[in-house]
Amino acid sequence: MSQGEHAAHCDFVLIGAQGDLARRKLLPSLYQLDKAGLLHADTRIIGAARRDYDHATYRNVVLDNTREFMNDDICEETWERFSNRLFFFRLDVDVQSTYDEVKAFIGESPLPSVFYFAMPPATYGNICKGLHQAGLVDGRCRVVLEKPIGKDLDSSKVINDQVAKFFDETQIYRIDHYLGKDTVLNLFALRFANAIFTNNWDHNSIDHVQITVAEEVGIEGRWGYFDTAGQMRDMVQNHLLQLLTIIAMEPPADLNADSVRNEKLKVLKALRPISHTNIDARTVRGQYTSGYLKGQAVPGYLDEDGANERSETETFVALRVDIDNWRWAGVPFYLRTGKRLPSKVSEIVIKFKKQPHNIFAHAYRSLPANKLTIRLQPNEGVELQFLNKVPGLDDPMKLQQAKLDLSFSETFVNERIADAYERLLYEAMVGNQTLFVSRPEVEQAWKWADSIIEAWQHCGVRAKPYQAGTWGPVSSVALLAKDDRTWHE
Ligand SMILES: NC(=O)C1=CN([C@@H]2O[C@H](COP(=O)(O)OP(=O)(O)OC[C@H]3O[C@@H](n4cnc5c(N)ncnc54)[C@H](OP(=O)(O)O)[C@@H]3O)[C@@H](O)[C@H]2O)C=CC1
Ligand SMILES: O=C1O[C@H](COP(=O)(O)O)[C@@H](O)[C@H](O)[C@H]1O
Repeated sequence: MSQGEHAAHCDFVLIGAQGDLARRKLLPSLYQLDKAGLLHADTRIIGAARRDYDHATYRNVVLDNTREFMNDDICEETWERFSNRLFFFRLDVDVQSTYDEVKAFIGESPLPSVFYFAMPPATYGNICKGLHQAGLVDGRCRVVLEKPIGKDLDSSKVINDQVAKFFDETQIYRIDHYLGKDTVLNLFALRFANAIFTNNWDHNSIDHVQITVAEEVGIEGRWGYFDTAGQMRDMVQNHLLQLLTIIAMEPPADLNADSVRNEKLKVLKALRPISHTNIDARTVRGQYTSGYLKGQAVPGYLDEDGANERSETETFVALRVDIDNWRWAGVPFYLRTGKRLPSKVSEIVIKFKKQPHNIFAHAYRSLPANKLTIRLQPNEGVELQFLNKVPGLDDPMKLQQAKLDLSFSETFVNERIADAYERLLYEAMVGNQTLFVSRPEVEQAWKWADSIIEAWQHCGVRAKPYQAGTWGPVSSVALLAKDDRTWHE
């Protein structure tokens, strides 16, 4: 594969090079970028962690990782090229002398450095200071920060301030990996490249919106982290709110980072607060108990490895969210996300309004409304449900629900759906911030989420049990039923 003008040209320093994220996602994604010809010949990948590997050992370790975590055979030619880019340095983020070795290697490189912090956010401040003291920070370099940035507004400000001491906001790339999913990027295309949707995307046409991010997995050995977070901080504050902003934002003037992020921020600012006055009517919290997934018995949250049997952390959240602006007046957004639900499925359902008058009333008491289902994962695609006349002479106006179903795998047969991290690593390497979350967005999202968490505590709202393998507590059904609506199944 030739390396064209779009190939990323930088020194990429992966701090936390042997962590779970680096091994499962980042290194296989870098390999795929190389395979796609998107890494410049001079681009180097420098792993840093608390190990005593030499470069050759690291290359072998990465080869094993890539084999294990990539759904693709290793291409010899790509591997040859990719492995020659790989270097390794022992780095303890708390020991200054270890940064100096990275500096000695990078030297006065003509390329910008991109530092990816695949590390616990509590270490970010020290890393920035260490990089600065080693002389590794200049106006061209960038830092990529993993989520979660803090556990509430105050702690996120502390972390953001620590990073801002050494880096300008234009150098900071905050990851929300949902923004790198092809199907999430397609939301921009769907909304802003198609007049049929652009012109019917508001309270005049839309009855309500549902956003579901259901996971089959449980805690997967991450109980220590997850129990301090819960599904609200782990998924809603970031991924679900980001999806909501893209669905609800005004058309940006262009695709530049400022234009897109400012429009998303306006949506976050317009979210109606949920507080102790409306917490019961607007939210559902759940925690899974033991159950069955695909016929296999699975333990409850409190029986997972490392669990504290008294934990009240939620593993399921459902919300009714209102956006107080002109476009969305009276249009609720229902959000739900949970672990140990029956299947892994992320989708957005746009339920349109019913027809104002029914000319088929002689045969149909009411006409079902149109429904647009955007399947983010799996079985990626877009489906529009509508009413059609059944062909034939029997009945002059026999109607039937039909659908236009665009399956991406069937339509774009020769295209591979890239992992979200491939897209985001590439964008960080070429210096485009559009798909990264700005500081004001992170803080506004925390402000809104904090108010819910605080109200749960203030009002003693406990997580309701739900059996693993079901769609969450029954009160999640009631959340919509009281508005005379149902979840799309
Ligand atoms: N794993 C995932 O799927 C996801 C992770 N994230 C985020 O990514 C980040 C990394 O997560 P994950 O990979 O799971 O975490 P891990 O705990 O698996 O890895 C973290 C890495 O940090 C290193 N580390 C910790 N302290 C130090 C130190 N003082 N000096 C040098 N290295 C240190 C560890 O190095 P060592 O090997 O030497 O101990 C380890 O390699 C976190 O912010 C997490 O929230 C976000 C979304 C998903
Ligand atoms: O950030 C996170 O996301 C994953 C879900 O990501 P997906 O791409 O598989 O949908 C979630 O399992 C994890 O708890 C959370 O930290």
